[in-house]
Amino acid sequence: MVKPVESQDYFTTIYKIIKEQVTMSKFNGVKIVSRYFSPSGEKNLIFRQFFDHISSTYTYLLGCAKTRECILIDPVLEQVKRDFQVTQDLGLKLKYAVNTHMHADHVTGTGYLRALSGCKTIISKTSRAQADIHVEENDSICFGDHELKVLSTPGHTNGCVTYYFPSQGVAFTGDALLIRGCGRTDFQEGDPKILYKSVHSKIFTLPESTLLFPAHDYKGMMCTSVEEEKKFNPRLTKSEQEFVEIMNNLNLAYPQQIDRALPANRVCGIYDIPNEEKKN
Ligand SMILES: N[C@@H](CCC(=O)N[C@@H](CSS)C(=O)NCC(=O)O)C(=O)O
Repeated sequence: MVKPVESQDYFTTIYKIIKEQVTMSKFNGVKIVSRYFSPSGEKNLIFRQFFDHISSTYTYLLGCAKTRECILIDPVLEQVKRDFQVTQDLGLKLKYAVNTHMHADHVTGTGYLRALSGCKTIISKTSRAQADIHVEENDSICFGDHELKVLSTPGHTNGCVTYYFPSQGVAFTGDALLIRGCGRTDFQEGDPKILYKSVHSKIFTLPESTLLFPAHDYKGMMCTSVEEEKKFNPRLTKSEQEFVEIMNNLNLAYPQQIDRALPANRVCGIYDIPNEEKKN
């Protein structure tokens, strides 16, 4: 086992190096948040951001460096072995495999992770998908010394949630808020008015320095902040009426894997395991 570089130590060092620039740094009226997690915050967090290039999905590993408990947020089926191996390399025990919502563009890896590790799967109650644990607004997800808060952020789907990590000033927004964008609202109970309300009342009311990590990015961006999105999001800075007009005219192609993904994700804890694995 390799002793991992704890995120906090790594970013604290980076922060020290660029501190002078950061404190002076203001552009377009935005204070540039150059840290991942609060440099004055807890030191016992392990953080990794993984990418699936087929669906452009981000998966997040959050681990407690002290107790070694960890969770994976939005794992993708085809990347499960890669992501699980990292938990093993870092000496972590997977407690929960967590979904932000019932995805339409890829098959969740949560069921497969459950089979591999004995972890519990999590999705929102409103999603009506199967899982071991169903969460709703204000619930907590605890791993080791850490706690995520569940914020209900429907609109892309009814069951979309954002996982807010108050002690670190970070939130995982799923498809509710993407970097300079947002989740589409043209299928799966999508509703632009509901999404507009979710983002404005739940995400944009978090502290402006909160760093936001989405479930996807299609342009290579990895992270943003509440302050940035409040200033520069081309859709969500508009009035509700203009937003609805934009969302109703996106004319996006349906996700390529939708016919495979939706039935599999409705039972995310049950059968989404590769056939070759079932034979073993
Ligand atoms: N081309 C991709 C699907 C792209 C897409 O529709 N993304 C969704 C999130 S996954 S359901 C979305 O909400 N996009 C918003 C946007 O503005 O792009 C594929 O075939 O998988």
